[in-house]
Amino acid sequence: MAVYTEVSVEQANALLAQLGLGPVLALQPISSGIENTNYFATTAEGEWVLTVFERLAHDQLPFYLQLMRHLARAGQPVPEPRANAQGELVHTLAGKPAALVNRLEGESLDAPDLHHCEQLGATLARMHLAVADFPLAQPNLRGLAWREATAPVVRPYLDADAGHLLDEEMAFQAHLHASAAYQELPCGAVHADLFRDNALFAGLPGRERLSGVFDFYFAGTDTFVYDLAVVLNDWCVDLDSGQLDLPRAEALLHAYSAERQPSGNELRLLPGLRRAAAQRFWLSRLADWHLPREASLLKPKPPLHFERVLRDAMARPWHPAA
Ligand SMILES: Nc1ncnc2c1ncn2[C@@H]1O[C@H](COP(=O)(O)OP(=O)(O)OP(=O)(O)O)[C@@H](O)[C@H]1O
Ligand SMILES: N[C@@H](CCO)C(=O)O
Repeated sequence: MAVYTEVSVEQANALLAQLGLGPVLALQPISSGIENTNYFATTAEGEWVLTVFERLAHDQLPFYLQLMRHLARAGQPVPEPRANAQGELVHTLAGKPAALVNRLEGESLDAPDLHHCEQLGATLARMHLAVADFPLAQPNLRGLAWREATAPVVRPYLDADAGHLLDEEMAFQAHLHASAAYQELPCGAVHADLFRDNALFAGLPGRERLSGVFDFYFAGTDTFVYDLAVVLNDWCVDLDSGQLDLPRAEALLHAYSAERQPSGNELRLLPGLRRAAAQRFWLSRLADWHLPREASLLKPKPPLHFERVLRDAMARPWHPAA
């Protein structure tokens, strides 16, 4: 369980009162997640998720919370942050920034099938369309600059073969990001971490509907095709081998394209962006694995998986037809 900050009922009640909500009837720490402290809170008004931010500072949060509110109000299945009487979305708990959002129903899926990938692809495209009038911008804090800074920190923990792979990929990504084709890619505020554990599905087994997507705390302004690559690398990759599962990838992209048709340039650069996305999570998992922060109980995710996703994306690039 990644509970970095213990929250008492008294502390939760004080915050809920500021948000116009009654006292907590139940407060339950959430075991999954590795970035923030999360609790489910029940009040007479409903079910909520209380997040205490462990890495992000107060002034970084308005971008994420306003993006969630923008998407929720545009009809997207995204939790809406609750404001206080002053209209602020960022609150304080135990001296740290905190937020309260409505709890979505359903469960995340360990093994999404074609039907789930289609729903996620369509929702991703609609979110990309819905940010056209979102006024805030913030760089992706796990973008190329972060990767270039992190690679030398984790490289000493790699064997010679993996170290060589990392060097080769850094050079490739620098070249890709400097290209004219990359510079022309359409951008916007994207989730940038929309893994299968950041979406919930509700309904009867085999007929589940996507009830929502959450955990926008790695969102940033980046290319839409990078966001699509992050999603393909998780929803459509075989977790045992790290290989792309073509039927799922094709189903997801087809559903995405029915809502928002990617340009020829976006499709041409998708293989390189899949490598960028694989490298981003390889690096963050390496950092969490070798340089862990203190926590009550922390389950870092294995970095090797994304090394294999990267190797597969290099060895068997998927070039979808326009
Ligand atoms: N709005 C919500 N509705 C329902 N459940 C939620 C909601 N937000 C979070 N959760 C639950 O809390 C868990 C942890 O949330 P989240 O993934 O945001 O944590 P995190 O520490 O930021 O995680 P990560 O490691 O994925 O970055 C989720 O797996 C989900 O079960
Ligand atoms: N989705 C990430 C964790 C949060 O960034 C991973 O699976 O490594």
